[in-house]
Amino acid sequence: MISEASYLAVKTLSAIYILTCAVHRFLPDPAARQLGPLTPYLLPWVAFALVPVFLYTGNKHFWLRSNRVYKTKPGNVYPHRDPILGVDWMISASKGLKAYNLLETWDDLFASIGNSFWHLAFGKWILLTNEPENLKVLLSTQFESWPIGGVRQTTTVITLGPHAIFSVNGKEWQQGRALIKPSFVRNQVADLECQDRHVERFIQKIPRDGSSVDLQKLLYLMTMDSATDFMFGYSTEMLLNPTKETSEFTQAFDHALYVSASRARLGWISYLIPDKKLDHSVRTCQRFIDRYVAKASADEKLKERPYLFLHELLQSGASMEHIRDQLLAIIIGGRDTSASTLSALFWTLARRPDIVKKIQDEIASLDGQKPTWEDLKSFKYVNMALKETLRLWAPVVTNMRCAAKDTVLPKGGGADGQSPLFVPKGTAVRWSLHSLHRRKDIFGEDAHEFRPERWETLRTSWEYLPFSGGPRTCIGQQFALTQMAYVVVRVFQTFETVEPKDERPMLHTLSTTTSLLNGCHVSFKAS
Ligand code: HEM
Repeated sequence: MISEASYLAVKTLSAIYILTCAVHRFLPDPAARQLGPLTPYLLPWVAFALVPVFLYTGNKHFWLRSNRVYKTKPGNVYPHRDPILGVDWMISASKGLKAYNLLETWDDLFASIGNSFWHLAFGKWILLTNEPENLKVLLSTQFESWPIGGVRQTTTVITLGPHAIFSVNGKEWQQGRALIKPSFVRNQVADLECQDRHVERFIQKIPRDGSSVDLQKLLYLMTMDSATDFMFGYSTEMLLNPTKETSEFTQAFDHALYVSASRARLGWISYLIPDKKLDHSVRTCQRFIDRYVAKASADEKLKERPYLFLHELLQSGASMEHIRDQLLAIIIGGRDTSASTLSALFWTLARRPDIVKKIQDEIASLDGQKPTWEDLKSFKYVNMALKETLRLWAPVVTNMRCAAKDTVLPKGGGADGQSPLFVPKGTAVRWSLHSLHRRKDIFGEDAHEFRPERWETLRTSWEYLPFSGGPRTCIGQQFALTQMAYVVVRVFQTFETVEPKDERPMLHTLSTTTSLLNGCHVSFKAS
């Protein structure tokens, strides 16, 4: 094993040689260039050949020194065929995205390499980790050292804008969160009037004659309507009144989110490739939001509500650009996540009448009455089914943070990955809930199965993170859980059975959040 001192010596000597050669070659005064007997040995081609030696030994020395100073061990590395740029990783990621099995590919890599490993993305090292202890450090105990950055930030800035809560850190993030938070106080979330309005419209759209419907499409419209109603006091009414303008916005928003998330997964270099369609989609979304704000702010009813996020934003004197960014963030937070979870749940229920029966038995106590907030909280099985859906198909399935300084993660070092791991400043760390939530050592041998009953006894903390954790934990969690439970209860009060109308397997599109590639084609029979 070559020692730290040897790497330091070779690095220093090659640096001295390269610098001396440069000085000798580029000094304007020929007399000053003469370095006595050394001059004949200063050969430019040797200096060029020493550049990679300097870079290699410098890197080796940096890692050996850091591991000594921070008392860490080197982590496992993806077996690259291209160990300089990691183009092989990018090709395999591209193939995974195209075949809709990227997350499964990562599951296999975690199983074969270890729960944390390094890989290259166009010359930059990225750490993939699956360790609850690391996520606790990233999201909570060392929150300040792990801001949103790198390609994760670039993605949100392109699609949602530079001021969106998902794009910012520090003071700007604190102010943004403080402005949103009062919307989610208990009495506002527990007020089911808003939910009821949109859920009933959604149920009305489901055919009663047993014909097939793509529930996912309806769910995205419903969650958009209810999130905008709840947060801004002015519903987009996409379910009731789908217009050309709203469908243009939906398509543009989905396209922008998908393209920028794919680019983030492929690496920083993909952002250098211009994409006119992406730019056009972003502009379409901006125009839609600007028109929406103009209409909403002219609505007198807005002023009657006790706390309205949009009202507060307008009152605060924020610029139009700032308001637009916050609104787009709330739309992605409130629309895509809940719609994605409910689509995966109904897809599954259509194939699991046993679970539907248990839900129906539980909600029978309502005797057809609409549930209250307290009823929803008391339905243990409905909530376990939602929890299980969020375990297997968490909509924010991958995420990342960037090290703000040289730092250490508790796990990932050494061949067994159990020792602390050094992470240099600027490094991106990414995780996949698809893999973490399927770890057999945490969730049992049946971790791949949909079994809500596991939550009767299972207690988790940093092993289960559909809503993330720490200071940036999802602010809409209670709103989402209430809404989703309300949908499930009202659907099964209205319909007796749900059946699949699509033979294809469940595949997910990986955008900023996940959605079902082929939709959720099912049919219902009324009670
Ligand atoms: C099933 C439903 C939901 C899931 C799984 C979910 C998941 C998440 C996750 C994982 C984060 C952390 C993102 C990060 O730090 O990078 C987050 C943040 C956030 N979510 Fe949700 N979310 C859901 C519903 C909602 C709803 C309904 C709203 C609002 C109407 C909402 C608003 C937000 C906001 C504003 C943040 C940013 C918090 C911050 O950065 O301080 N979410 N959500």
